[in-house]
Amino acid sequence: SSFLIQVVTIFPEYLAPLRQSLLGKAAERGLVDIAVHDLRAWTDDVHRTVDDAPYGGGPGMVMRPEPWARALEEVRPPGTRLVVPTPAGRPFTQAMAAEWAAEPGLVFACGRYEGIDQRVADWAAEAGPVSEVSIGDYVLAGGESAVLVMVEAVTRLLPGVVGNRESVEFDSHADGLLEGPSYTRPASWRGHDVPPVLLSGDHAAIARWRREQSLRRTAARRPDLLLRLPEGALTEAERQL
Ligand SMILES: Nc1ccccc1-c1cnco1
Repeated sequence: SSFLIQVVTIFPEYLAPLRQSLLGKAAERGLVDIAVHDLRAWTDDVHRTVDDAPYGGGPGMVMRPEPWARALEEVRPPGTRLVVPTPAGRPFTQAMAAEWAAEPGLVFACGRYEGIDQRVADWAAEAGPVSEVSIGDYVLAGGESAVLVMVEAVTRLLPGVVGNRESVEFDSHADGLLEGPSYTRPASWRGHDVPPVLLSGDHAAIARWRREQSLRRTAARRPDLLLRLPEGALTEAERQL
C-alpha cells in the first residue's frame, strides 16, 4: 500500500516540486501518495484570515488555532504522525526519517509568521504523535522548505523508491562518519589528478585510504560526530589521526 503524505500550507504552490523527479516516479508507481491542502479552505471569514496578533505582545503574527483544527480533523487519519516544522523543534535526523518511513503516512503542518498557536500541537497530540522538528539552525520564512527536505529524506527510504538499496544503506552518516571525496574520469583534469591509490586496484589500500579520508574530513568539518561514536568505533591509531 502507498505511503500517504499530506501537507497543509497557505502556499500550496510552493509544494509543487513534490510532484517532480524521484517523488514523481514513486508517486506514479503507487509507492507514495502526496496531497497538498490550502489552509485557507478551512477559514470562515471573507478575508480568509489565518493569523492574529500574539497574546502578551511582541513582534509578528501567530497562526490562529481554529482553521488548523478544522483542517487536521478533515485530513489527518487517526493515529497519523503530525510533523510541525519549527525553529524551536528537535533536530530532524536520519533516525527520525527511518522511523517515519515505517509508518503508514505523515501529515505536515506548515507554519508561517511567528508560528502556530501552541494549543494546536497540544490538541493534535490527543489524536496521534506530534513531532515539532527543526531542519537546522537558520531562520526561514515558513515551514514549506523544511517539508520539502523531510519528504525527500523519508520517501527515499520507502521500500522500492531508491533502486539500489546499497546506495541507501551506505549514505553519509551510515558508519557515523562523513563520506570522503569521490572521483570519476578523467584521471587527470585541469591539472588536478585523482589520488593514485584509487587507480591502484589494491582494494585493501583503497578501503584504508577511504576510511582515513572519512576520519580526517569528519574531524575537520563535524567534530561533534566523532564525540558521538560508540566505544571502539575508532582504533587507537585512528584516534591519533
Ligand atoms: N525557521 C522556520 C520558520 C517557520 C517554520 C520552520 C522553520 C524552521 C524549521 N527548521 C529550521 O527553521
